[in-house]
Amino acid sequence: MKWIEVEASGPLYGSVRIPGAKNSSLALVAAACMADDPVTLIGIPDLLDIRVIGSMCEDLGIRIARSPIDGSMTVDASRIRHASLDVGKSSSFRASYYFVGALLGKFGKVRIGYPGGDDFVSRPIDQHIKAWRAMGAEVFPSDDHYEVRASSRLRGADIYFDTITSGATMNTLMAAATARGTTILRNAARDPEVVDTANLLNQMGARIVGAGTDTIRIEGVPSLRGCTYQVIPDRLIAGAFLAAAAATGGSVTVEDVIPEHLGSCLAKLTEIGVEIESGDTYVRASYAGKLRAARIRTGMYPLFATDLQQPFTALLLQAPGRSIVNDRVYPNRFSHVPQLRRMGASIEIKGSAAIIDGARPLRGDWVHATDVRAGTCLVMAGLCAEGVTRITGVEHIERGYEDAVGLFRSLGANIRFRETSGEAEQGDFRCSPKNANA
Ligand SMILES: CC(=O)N[C@H]1[C@@H](OP(=O)(O)OP(=O)(O)OC[C@H]2O[C@@H](n3ccc(=O)[nH]c3=O)[C@H](O)[C@@H]2O)O[C@H](CO)[C@@H](O)[C@@H]1O
Ligand SMILES: C=C(OP(=O)(O)O)C(=O)O
Repeated sequence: MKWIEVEASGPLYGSVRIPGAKNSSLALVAAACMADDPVTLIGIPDLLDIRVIGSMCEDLGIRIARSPIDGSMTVDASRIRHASLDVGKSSSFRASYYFVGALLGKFGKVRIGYPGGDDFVSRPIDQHIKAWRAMGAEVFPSDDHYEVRASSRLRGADIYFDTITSGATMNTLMAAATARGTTILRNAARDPEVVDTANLLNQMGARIVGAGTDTIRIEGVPSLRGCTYQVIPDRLIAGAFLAAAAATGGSVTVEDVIPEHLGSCLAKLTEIGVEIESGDTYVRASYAGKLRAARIRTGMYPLFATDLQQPFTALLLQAPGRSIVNDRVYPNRFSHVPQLRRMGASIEIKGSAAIIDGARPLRGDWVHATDVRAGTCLVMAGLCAEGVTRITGVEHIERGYEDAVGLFRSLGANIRFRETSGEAEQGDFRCSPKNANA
C-alpha cells in the first residue's frame, strides 16, 4: 500500500515552475493522432493518464516517443491501423472520448470504453453524442464499451450545446476539423484548453476561428499535417500552489504561467486577503497577516473553476468566520468533505454548497483522496494540521501531478511517500485505511 504522509511545516516559501496543463495535454495528444505526419508536443506532463494514452496509441499502431533531452513528445500516426481502442485502458481515464472526435473522420468507426476519470456521481456525455449525431454519426452502446459509426465522411453542422462543456467543445472541434463543410459551435466553452486545442489544430492546417468565444466556426479541411506545438501551463496546479501559500501563511511564486488564465482565482485570493503580485509569466501569492472568509461559486471559464474549489476549501478552513463554496458545475463534488471532517474541520454540505466554519484546529488522521483535486486539498489540510496526516488514494493525485510531493517539498513542506508491501502493522495507525471513508 502507498500513501502520502504530511506534517505541519510552517509557511511555504519559494518558487515552482508550473508544468504543462493536464486537461490540454489529454486533448492535444488525441488531436496529434489526426495528422498524416509526426506532431511534436512540448511540455506534455508525464502523468498516469498520458502514459495510458501512450500505450493505447501504440496498440493502434501510433508511435509515441519522448525526447530524452527536453521531454517533448512526438506522436506519429502515419501508420495508424484501426480505431478499436482497448476497453480497459480507455475506461481508466475521462478524456478517452477525444479519440472519438479525433479518429471518427479517418476510420468511420471508433470502438472505445466508457469514460472513467474522477467520479462526481454524474458526468454525462450527452452533448458529445448530440454533436456526433448532428455530424452524421450513430452511437451504439454495449455493456463495457460503445461504438460510434459514420457511414460517410462527417458533415459540418450547426450545433448548440445545451450546457457549456469544455469536453464536448474540444471533442467536436476535432471531429469538425476534417468534416465536409462548415461547423458552428454555439454556447461553446471558452476555457484556455479549448483555445489551446484549436491553436494546435490550426497549426496542423485546420481552419478554426472564434475559439475563446462562445461561438466557434470550423471550415473542414481534407487532411491535417505535422507540426511542433507547446502546451499551455496548468492553471489548476498554479492556482492550488497559490492557495497553499496563503493557507500556510507563506509566499509562493508560480513561474511559467499565463496570469490571464488565473483571473477568477486571483480575484478570490485577493478577496480572501492574500497579497498578489504578477508579471508577464509569474504570479506570487503572499500571506498578508489575516485571511477573510469568502463565498465561492464555481462555473465554466472564466468563472471560478470547479477544479479549484477543493484547494480553496482547504484555504478557507484557515479563515475565521463562515465561508460558502457552491459547486454549480458538479453539485456532488464534495468527497473531500467527510475526510476533512475526520481532521476536525467544521464543514456541512447543503445541496451543492459546502458551509465552512473556519479557523478551527485541524488534526492529522488517515484520509482518502478519491480524486485529483481532493488529494491536493487533503495535502493542504495536512500542512496546516497538528500531527501526521496520511493520505491514501495516491493514484488519483498522480493523475493530475507529475511530482506533487517533490513540488511541495521544494517549498519546504514536510511531505513524503510511504509504502508497505503488505498490511499496515497493528498499532502503527490510529485508524485503518479501509475505514478512512467513514
Ligand atoms: C479531462 C478534463 O479536461 N477534465 C476537466 C473537464 O471535464 P469534462 O470535459 O468532463 O467536463 P465538461 O466541461 O464537459 O463539464 C462541464 C459541465 O457540463 C456537464 N456536461 C458535460 C458534457 C455533457 O455531454 N453533458 C453535460 O451535461 C457536466 O456534467 C458539467 O456539469 O472539465 C471539467 C469542468 O471544468 C473539469 O472539472 C475537469 O477537470
Ligand atoms: C476532474 C478532473 O479530471 P478528469 O476530468 O480527468 O476526471 C480534474 O482534473 O480535476
